[in-house]
Amino acid sequence: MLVYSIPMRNRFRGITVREGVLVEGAHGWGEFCAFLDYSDAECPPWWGTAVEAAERGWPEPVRDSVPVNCTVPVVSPERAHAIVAASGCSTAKVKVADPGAPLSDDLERVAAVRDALGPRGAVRVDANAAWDVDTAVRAIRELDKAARGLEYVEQPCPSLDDLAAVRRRVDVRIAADESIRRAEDPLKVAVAGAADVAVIKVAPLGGVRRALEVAEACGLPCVVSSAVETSVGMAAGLALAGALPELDFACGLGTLPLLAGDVASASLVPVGGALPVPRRAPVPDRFAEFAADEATTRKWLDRVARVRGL
Ligand SMILES: O=C(O)CCC(=O)c1ccccc1C(=O)O
Ligand SMILES: [Mg+2]
Repeated sequence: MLVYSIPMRNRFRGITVREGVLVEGAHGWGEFCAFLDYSDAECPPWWGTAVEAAERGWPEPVRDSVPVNCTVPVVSPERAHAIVAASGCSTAKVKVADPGAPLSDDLERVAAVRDALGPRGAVRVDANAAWDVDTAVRAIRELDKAARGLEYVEQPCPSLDDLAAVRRRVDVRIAADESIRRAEDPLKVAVAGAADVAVIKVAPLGGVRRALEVAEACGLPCVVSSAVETSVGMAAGLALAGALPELDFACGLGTLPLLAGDVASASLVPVGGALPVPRRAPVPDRFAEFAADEATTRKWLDRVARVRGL
């Protein structure tokens, strides 16, 4: 097992360094990188995703390329413009509703993203469950104007009831993310009345096969999104996106540029707004550049040992 530590180019989801474990099995490499705010009890699906990749591999894909969005963290309008322009993507997902930041910051960031994309691009925003219903309705109307049209709003509010209430009051599509990935039983979430789009992440759902079941059960168009893995873990997300029967939207798998480096020289950085569907994860031939220090390595090996014992 290899423990890596890679700085993030911008703070994202409150973190500045991405850490995780690479495991090699009979089939190839897998990645375990549950965020540190996930308890041990929440980690078995993340570990299962690594084991599936390493020991078993993934179902046959039905396409060989996947369109992806670039991801814009909470940064200045100038940085946002530069990130989008450099990405080569025609869809951008913009993080909004950062705690303590005014809506005007989000409006400026989103307007800069629209400028960088041009009129034909698609702008989506992700509020990570930050708003109540009334705040969401007001914010979405203003963001929709600033973006000159939003493709969808991801998880404006925490609960499914609140998503449904917002959905009735705005004419922007609603996407569910946390409502699915942090659900007690993701196979049973009645998300169809509350959202128009389902965001599906392989790692917290326990692997490509399990995520395919969740995608089918929710009965909505799906967007496969990353957990900001290295290219080893990203390959599993691409395998899922490659195997979904229907793919109507760009996927949130263009996050490698958020990291300051990658463990594989065959890095899954989007080119021309798309990524290939790999049959197995790339070999982490550049791991040595990002090897974690002793204390971090111990912390992750202990975590893996506890999670495997569950
Ligand atoms: O969807 C994307 O563009 C990138 C992935 C992303 O935003 C994300 C990454 C890690 C944890 C949570 C989220 C999220 O969608 O909320
Ligand atoms: Mg999200």
